[in-house]
Amino acid sequence: MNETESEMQARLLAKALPFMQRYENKTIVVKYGGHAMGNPELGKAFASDIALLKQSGVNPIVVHGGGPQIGAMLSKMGIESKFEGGLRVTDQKTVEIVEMVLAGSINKEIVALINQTGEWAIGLCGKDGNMVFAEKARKTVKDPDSNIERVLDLGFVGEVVEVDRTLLDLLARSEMIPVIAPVAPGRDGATYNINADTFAGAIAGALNATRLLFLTDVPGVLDKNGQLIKELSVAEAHALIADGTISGGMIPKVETCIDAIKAGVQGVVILNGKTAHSVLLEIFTEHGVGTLIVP
Ligand SMILES: Nc1ncnc2c1ncn2[C@@H]1O[C@H](COP(=O)(O)OP(=O)(O)O)[C@@H](O)[C@H]1O
Ligand SMILES: CC(=O)N[C@@H](CCC(=O)OP(=O)(O)O)C(=O)O
Repeated sequence: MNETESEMQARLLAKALPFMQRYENKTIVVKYGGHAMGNPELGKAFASDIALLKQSGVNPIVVHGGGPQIGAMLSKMGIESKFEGGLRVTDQKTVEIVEMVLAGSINKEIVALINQTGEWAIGLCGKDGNMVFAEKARKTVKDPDSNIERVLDLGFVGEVVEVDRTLLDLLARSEMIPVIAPVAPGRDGATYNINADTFAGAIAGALNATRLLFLTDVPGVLDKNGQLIKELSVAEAHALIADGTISGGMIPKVETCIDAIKAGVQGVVILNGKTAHSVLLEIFTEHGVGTLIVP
């Protein structure tokens, strides 16, 4: 007979008790990427995992992305998506749509999913409670032929420069689960679009989170043979980037993990958001399911 969702949760719970004690009152930041969304069953499983963390005395904070969903809305409006160095080139019209999609529909969709579990989620972005301030990102790229560095003008793409924990500390002591969109104001009054991975890293760093989880579309960091690497030190991660084992979108993700560790996060995990209940399986089992990056 197939196990129901509640039977599975009860079974997990029995095994999970020692881990619940380990993470009691600890902050776990979960980055929920746009590629991990879209499947209603997985969305429900994700929301119930976050709810269960809260019920277990953990302080979960969700930071979400929504790159594909922004792309779909832009294309509906006849605007082409353009990326440089993995970041969306964001003009005034685009940042308005980014804010509408991220802090609007996606944020409220995740809030509603968590609320349906019986828990209380509150949807925010960096603007709320003066939580996050950003400034214009200063990115450079090297021309592979000439090796000359070029400064990229990405428009309203931001980098986090300040996190005020007041609101998040208040929410940690409440029933509320914060769900945060990676949009933040600048001191210049502009609105900035921030890559969700780096935004999550900045929040986790400012809170000295015990864990930062990145839900992606692969089981974790894979070695040259495609096998999952269970644990990776910062030095080993640098070596895998240098020898090309880690490539593409995994490079900025692992670099964000390294920055978060340097900022005081105790452990960062890259895991598969396309596996149901991966958050619970990571947090409430002995060996976890993804790649743990440690100092
Ligand atoms: N060593 C590696 N281990 C795992 N994934 C890797 C590795 N090197 C490159 N990748 C690629 O990185 C991708 C994840 O990065 P990305 O697509 O940016 O994730 P997301 O959209 O979830 O933020 C994987 O789908 C995979 O194609
Ligand atoms: C500057 C920049 O590129 N911002 C991202 C923000 C969303 C994001 O990062 O979403 P995922 O986690 O789903 O990729 C964007 O506009 O797509």
